[in-house]
Amino acid sequence: MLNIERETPFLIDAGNTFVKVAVKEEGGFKFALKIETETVKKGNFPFKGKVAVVSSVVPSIEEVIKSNFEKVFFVSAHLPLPLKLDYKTPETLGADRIAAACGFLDYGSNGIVVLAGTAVVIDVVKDGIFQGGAILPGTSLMAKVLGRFTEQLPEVEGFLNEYPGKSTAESIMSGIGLALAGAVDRALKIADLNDSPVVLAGGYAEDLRKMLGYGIVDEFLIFRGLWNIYRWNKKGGA
Ligand SMILES: Nc1ncnc2c1ncn2[C@@H]1O[C@H](COP(=O)(O)OP(=O)(O)OP(=O)(O)O)[C@@H](O)[C@H]1O
Ligand SMILES: CC(C)(CO)[C@@H](O)C(=O)NCCC(=O)O
Repeated sequence: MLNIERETPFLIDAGNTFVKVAVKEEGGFKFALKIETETVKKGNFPFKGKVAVVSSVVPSIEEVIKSNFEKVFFVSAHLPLPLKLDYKTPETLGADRIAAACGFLDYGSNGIVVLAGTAVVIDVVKDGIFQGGAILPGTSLMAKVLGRFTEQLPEVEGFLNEYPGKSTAESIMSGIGLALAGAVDRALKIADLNDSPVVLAGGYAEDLRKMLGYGIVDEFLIFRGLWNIYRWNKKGGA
């Protein structure tokens, strides 16, 4: 159980590319810091505070974060959570997926959560229960792999909502776009959640939403979840 009644915590989303810090204020959430994960790996984390609630998918930087706060609570399947996890290996489930699903509860009990980051995650919440989902390479991972493991393909940046691509670069960017948007469309269909909210977060959530033509972008989704988890524990899992 979190024992953090005394102070409002800092909320930290430690991802594979960026570490982001936010705080909850009366008007909503506010970003306090965004720093490259590689920088934190070298021991630099220019932020100190009393209490932090952390979603980390980068175990190698957890000690650095820990050393900057008096108390740090890492989200995992072992914490009391406002939603149940229907996952065969909860101990290996990404803390960002847990936090995002807990944030999704502000939108309802059924729907799809998309995290568009280093890796892309497309998760399902049904009847307020985390059901699992899909993990795909993100835009730059797809581009890197194609560029590095072929002789003729360049390493592109970004993705395109266009098909067919009319050049090599366009064809790759089109492929990445089709892969991501197509995966979300298909996940929605298979999960039979066509009328439920699709909430997107992560570095290119807005571009992906434009491509899909539907969905809600919530750049604070993971922080919303961290806050919901904090409150849940503060009041004893009620
Ligand atoms: N507009 C964009 N178009 C395409 N790719 C992008 C865009 N913005 C960021 N990216 C890619 O997204 C990734 C970073 O995603 P994000 O900003 O969500 O970081 P993160 O929080 O560290 O992600 P994660 O938590 O998944 O590790 C990088 O691989 C970057 O190249
Ligand atoms: C899939 C990522 C990389 C997305 O950030 C993260 O959630 C993670 O490291 N997950 C661990 C594997 C799992 O969630 O089952």
